Amino acid sequence: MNLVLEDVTKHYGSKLVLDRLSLSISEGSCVALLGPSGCGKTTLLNALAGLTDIDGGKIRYDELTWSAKGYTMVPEERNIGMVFQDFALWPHMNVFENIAFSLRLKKYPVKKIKEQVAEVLEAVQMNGFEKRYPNQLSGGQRQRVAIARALVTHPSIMLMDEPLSSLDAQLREKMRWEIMRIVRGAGITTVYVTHDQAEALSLADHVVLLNRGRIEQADSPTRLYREPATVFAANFLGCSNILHGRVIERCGDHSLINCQGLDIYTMGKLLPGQEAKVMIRSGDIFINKQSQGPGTLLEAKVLQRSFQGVTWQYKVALEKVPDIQLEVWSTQEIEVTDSIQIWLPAEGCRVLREMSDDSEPAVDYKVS
Ligand SMILES: Nc1ncnc2c1ncn2[C@@H]1O[C@H](COP(=O)(O)OP(=O)(O)OP(=O)(O)O)[C@@H](O)[C@H]1O
Repeated sequence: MNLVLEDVTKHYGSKLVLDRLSLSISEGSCVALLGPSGCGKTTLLNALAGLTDIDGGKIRYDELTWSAKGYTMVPEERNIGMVFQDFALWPHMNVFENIAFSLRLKKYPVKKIKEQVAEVLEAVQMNGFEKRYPNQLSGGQRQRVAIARALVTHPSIMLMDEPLSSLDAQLREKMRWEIMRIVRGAGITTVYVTHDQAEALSLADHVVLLNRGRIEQADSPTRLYREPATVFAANFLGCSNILHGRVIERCGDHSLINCQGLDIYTMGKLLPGQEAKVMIRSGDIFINKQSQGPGTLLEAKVLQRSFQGVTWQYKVALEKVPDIQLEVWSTQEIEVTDSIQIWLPAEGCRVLREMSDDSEPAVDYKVS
């Protein structure tokens, strides 16, 4: 059973918030909706939940239409579980009652309610907390209860809106593992909204990067990180080294590009004369040694450095082009002002494309 979006469009007044989004999410996959503030993540999640109408296109669950222009199936009929940023637990109900609430509404027999609550409390490792009230729980525990409450009706789809954003950094990381374990263990299709790239990359099988209501790129976390397709994707995923150039020649699977007077080997088969934006990922650059395969050796001077614990980040000056940043293991300590050689393997240099404002969103993404 796939969750399918076909040209989903939504306006608030005259503002276009979701712009012809097409996406197919396979059963059991965990998809992160990632993007900057205001790009439409929550609007899309709410449209999937039936909390927001759409004014164009269609959302369907397999062959069953959930939303279309003029029609919105109510959330209760969609068999979804939702987890919000603020947990939204009922303060006057204890853990058991919070979780049991939706089952009571559905008039489940008492025995069945007890069984299902026990099952989800086990899944989130909160057995023994049944009688506690939300104000007697830590943030992480409250979030587990919220997840248990969403799981208890055995939903087909779990929708999560920034569920970790109100937790501190340490707990967020711990809960990331927890959520992964729980949703993967339950095998539920999950759509997870976040603006935190680390969270999206670590949790999801597929990341859908949104930009101004459009899908900029939908890919596996590794591909999105290693091979961002556009300038926006590269920037959003933290790559600060982007050079402009023109293709000189194609050499098999690689191309030689002149970037402001500097010749750089990149991945990709490009046409000579073509303009190109080249992304060089900071973690792919070598200092004073070369990797196998094609690449570019350059003289550089260290301008600044920043210790990150596991790594050192260096800002280096090159001839002709703007300064670039690189990141190496913290064992490679180099003084500021040292002259070094840097090696840019073609593997780490990728050509990006711009997404133009008026282009058709041509790609119908399938994530499975
Ligand atoms: N009820 C509303 N009425 C009018 N405009 C809205 C409404 N809800 C959202 N918007 C606008 O729609 C756009 C998308 O909002 P949305 O909340 O979906 O973004 P987001 O990506 O989830 O952002 P954030 O990460 O900040 O939560 C924003 O420009 C927002 O101001």
